[in-house]
Amino acid sequence: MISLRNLTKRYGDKTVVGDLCVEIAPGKVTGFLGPNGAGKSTTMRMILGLDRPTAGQALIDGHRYAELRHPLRRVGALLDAKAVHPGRTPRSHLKAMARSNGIPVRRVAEVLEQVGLTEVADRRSGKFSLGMGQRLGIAGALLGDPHILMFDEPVNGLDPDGVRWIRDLMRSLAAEGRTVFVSSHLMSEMQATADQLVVIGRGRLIADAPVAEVIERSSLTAVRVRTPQPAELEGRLLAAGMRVERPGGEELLVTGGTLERVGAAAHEAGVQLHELSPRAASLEEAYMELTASAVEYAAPVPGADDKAGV
Ligand SMILES: Nc1ncnc2c1ncn2[C@@H]1O[C@H](COP(=O)(O)OP(=O)(O)OP(=O)(O)O)[C@@H](O)[C@H]1O
Repeated sequence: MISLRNLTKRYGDKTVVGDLCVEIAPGKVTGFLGPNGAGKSTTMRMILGLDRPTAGQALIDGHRYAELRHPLRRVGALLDAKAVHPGRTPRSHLKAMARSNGIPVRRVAEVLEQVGLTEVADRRSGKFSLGMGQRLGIAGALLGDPHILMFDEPVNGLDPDGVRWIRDLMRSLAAEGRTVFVSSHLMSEMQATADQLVVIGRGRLIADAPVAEVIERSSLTAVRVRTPQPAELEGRLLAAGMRVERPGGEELLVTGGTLERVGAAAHEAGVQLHELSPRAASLEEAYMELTASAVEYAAPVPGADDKAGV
């Protein structure tokens, strides 16, 4: 369990992380999302004792990182895959880590196997591809067999095979009852991997909810209906307080109502239906909506200027 209690970090008069209160529970993959500069890495660094909170606390099973006797056995992290000296081999790097943390050296061969680096275990890591570097970083995180794992952008630069491998790894770590906390900008990946989401913007908590709930709450989650009598049905739905869009033809997109309510309204109006189906927002759509006002480094929308004068 990771507990953030009023966690705050200020640089000068800029609040980079502000009063975060979150519990990151075991047995789940918790996705950590937020626009560039939202404070995700700073939060992770504070959990790992690499940055000092200005106020509040980040606790690992109730203790500050600095208080842990063998930290790598409690929490494993991949923050920066480039953190390995290029002259070192995966085996020598992991052995040194194991020795300085009281971890049995036999774990080195086990984690090398687990991440698929056994064959290159004795090559210098300086020539490694980005994906191999990520795998080595993950081997380091797994070395102490910790109950808590944190990954900052683990799929960055990986090919589809690597992305899938990381997804399966995170799911299996959570299934073993571990706490898995992972930041990412890839929404489709998070939708496929995470159970729970913590979303921050400008250092503040925006959402802490199951993935399904974040999607459900999106105004873009709708009911799709097709009927040969769209005008009649639209009138009935509007009267019942739902919102209706008419993309054209027989189709209606209804928000603010459930499948059951839309079906009942059609039945009461004596309207024939050709389709009644849920249209779930994607996590990307729900996320964009949630963070719309918290984007710090927004680029102008291409073409937006041209329209301004029209
Ligand atoms: N040492 C520092 N001194 C001053 N400002 C800092 C320092 N470290 C981070 N910041 C600022 O804190 C803010 C949050 O940065 P952080 O790297 O935590 O965001 P992030 O959510 O991880 O972003 P990204 O998704 O781009 O990696 C940024 O505005 C950054 O410029």
